Amino acid sequence: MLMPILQVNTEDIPPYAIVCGDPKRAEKIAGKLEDMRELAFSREYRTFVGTYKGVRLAVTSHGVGSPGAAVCFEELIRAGVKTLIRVGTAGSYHADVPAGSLVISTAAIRTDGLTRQLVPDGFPAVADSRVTEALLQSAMAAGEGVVRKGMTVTLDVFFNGVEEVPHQKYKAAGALGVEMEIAALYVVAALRGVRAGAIVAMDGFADSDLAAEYDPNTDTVARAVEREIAAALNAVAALADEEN
Ligand SMILES: O=P(O)(O)O[C@H]1O[C@H](CO)[C@@H](O)[C@H]1O
Ligand SMILES: O=c1cc[nH]c(=O)[nH]1
Repeated sequence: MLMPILQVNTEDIPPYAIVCGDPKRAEKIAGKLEDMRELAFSREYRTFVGTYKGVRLAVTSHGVGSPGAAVCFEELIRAGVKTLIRVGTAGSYHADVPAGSLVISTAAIRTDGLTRQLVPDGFPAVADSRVTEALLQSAMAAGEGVVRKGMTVTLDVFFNGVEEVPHQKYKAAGALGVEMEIAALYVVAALRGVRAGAIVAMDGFADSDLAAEYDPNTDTVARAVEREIAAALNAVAALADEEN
């Protein structure tokens, strides 16, 4: 069956998928796979399949923001994906988690609009514990650099308007940083009965003025993205190994 938005066929989609915002990052991840082929590039959704350490997986970009990303997660799940791992970037709240650090998101604070239209207030957005553990183990083995696990915030806003985003409150409540899709991933995965996890590379500090300061295109961030890609691929291999 053809998925109408991703434009991929169900029979081509394996049970594991790595998802990321940027179509170019999807291409970079796919470049690490054997027997790789591109299935479709439809809107912001670019999908590849291939093999890593003997495990078939899909890699799909989901674009920026929860509503569009949820379309991607839903169609991948409808096509047969049972484990999804997001490989993203995020802004940090903590000086000891600077740009270049990796964070594995155990849960997302839901400030987005999308999940409010899917589930009631109070419904948690949590990662699968086994996927989180596999990501943590593989991230620590993926080279030098800070690796942390903890809560992240999912926002809809990137550049500020006139309303203040309460970053200080999220930080005080224990969040490590902020990005824009993990809550959608965890809620959609819970609703559809599949497992999900997420790893993000910190690309700066979130509570500064992003318009003036934000630069995700540094060597430090690029190296962290390489480490998180390795971590996610090895987590997929470890999770598949457990199932055999
Ligand atoms: O690097 P990605 O995966 O796109 O993730 C982060 O980067 C984008 C903002 O620049 C948002 O999608 C945010 O969640
Ligand atoms: O949403 C995001 C992603 C990366 N960095 C940020 O500060 N925010």
